[in-house]
Amino acid sequence: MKKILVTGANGQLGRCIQDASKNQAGLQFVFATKEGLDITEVDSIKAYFSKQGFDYCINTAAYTNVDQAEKETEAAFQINAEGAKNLADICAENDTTLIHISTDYVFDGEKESPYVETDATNPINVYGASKLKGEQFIRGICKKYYVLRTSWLYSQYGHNFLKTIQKHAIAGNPLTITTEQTGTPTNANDLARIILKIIHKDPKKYGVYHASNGGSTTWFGFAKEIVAQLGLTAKTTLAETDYYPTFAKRPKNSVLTTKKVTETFNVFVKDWEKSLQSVISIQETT
Ligand SMILES: NC(=O)C1=CN([C@@H]2O[C@H](COP(=O)(O)OP(=O)(O)OC[C@H]3O[C@@H](n4cnc5c(N)ncnc54)[C@H](OP(=O)(O)O)[C@@H]3O)[C@@H](O)[C@H]2O)C=CC1
Ligand SMILES: Cc1cn([C@H]2C[C@H](O)[C@@H](COP(=O)(O)OP(=O)(O)O[C@H]3O[C@@H](C)C(=O)[C@@H](O)[C@H]3O)O2)c(=O)[nH]c1=O
Repeated sequence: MKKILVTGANGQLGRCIQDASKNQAGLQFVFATKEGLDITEVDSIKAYFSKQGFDYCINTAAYTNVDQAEKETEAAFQINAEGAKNLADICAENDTTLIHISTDYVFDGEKESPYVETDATNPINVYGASKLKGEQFIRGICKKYYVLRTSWLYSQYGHNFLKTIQKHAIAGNPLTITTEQTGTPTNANDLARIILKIIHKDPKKYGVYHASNGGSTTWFGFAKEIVAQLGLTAKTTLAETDYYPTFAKRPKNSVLTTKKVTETFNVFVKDWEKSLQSVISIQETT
């Protein structure tokens, strides 16, 4: 039986992992919310590890408000960098494999083709810089780690771009969406399944992996597809813009190549449009 600790369990990805964890023979999960386990508090993490050992720790806990991070730099680094370091220290001490989630925003977006794992990082906003620092701590401290960089996560849970667009479209509000960035929307349920597959198979090929859905689009393209798949095209107007002002800069291109993750763990990544359909069909009703 493999024992797994999941941090940030009430977040979007945490909740998708909870769903995916049902009926997983050979895996035993402990789900820790921020209230029970604060990754910035070493004692809080130690309290979990002192009660039982874990084979894996999946860290989904993070500071994820990209614009707010520009003003709350310290909080973003405290959680995304120091929090990751705290977990890395304890995982290394306990021989626990750390599976940590990182982001496409570690790149500056200037590359004109999809990013591979070995491309140079150069974050252009505070959130990206804080996530990169977290990655660096883990790589420096742990021998047994998987850093999974993903992009543009959405799901039936939490706050995300799908929910924002859906809310406005249902209300009949006109939408203006940027074409300035290109990336890959990723269904957090798919990422949860990839993580569990990694644990089941674990070939011990530790390192950094890119794990997103397939294909690419702009935020405008994503919004258009959301509205179309929800059948709300007649309810709202959708205009594209090449400038949508935000506090934080975002990378122009942050498409990730998934060849390494698919080949190493024998996982299949669906194209983003197909995956969007599956989330829309299981939308939260509350
Ligand atoms: N969302 C996205 O588009 C993308 C996310 N990622 C990465 O994927 C991972 C999961 O993201 P997602 O699920 O969407 O994020 P969420 O913001 O939905 O979830 C993060 C969770 O972490 C919790 N948390 C915050 N601070 C702490 C802390 N100090 N200790 C423990 N828990 C804490 C949050 O609680 P509370 O809400 O109460 O603060 C929340 O429940 C993160 O690492 C993120 O950086 C990567 C690419 C895209
Ligand atoms: C709401 C809205 C946003 N936008 C733009 C702003 C921005 O450029 C882009 C995306 O906006 P959001 O703020 O929803 O997304 P953002 O917070 O940038 O999403 C990012 O989150 C972090 C956590 C990640 O790790 C990234 O992979 C990525 O998913 O869309 C519009 O053009 N029109 C709109 O009505």
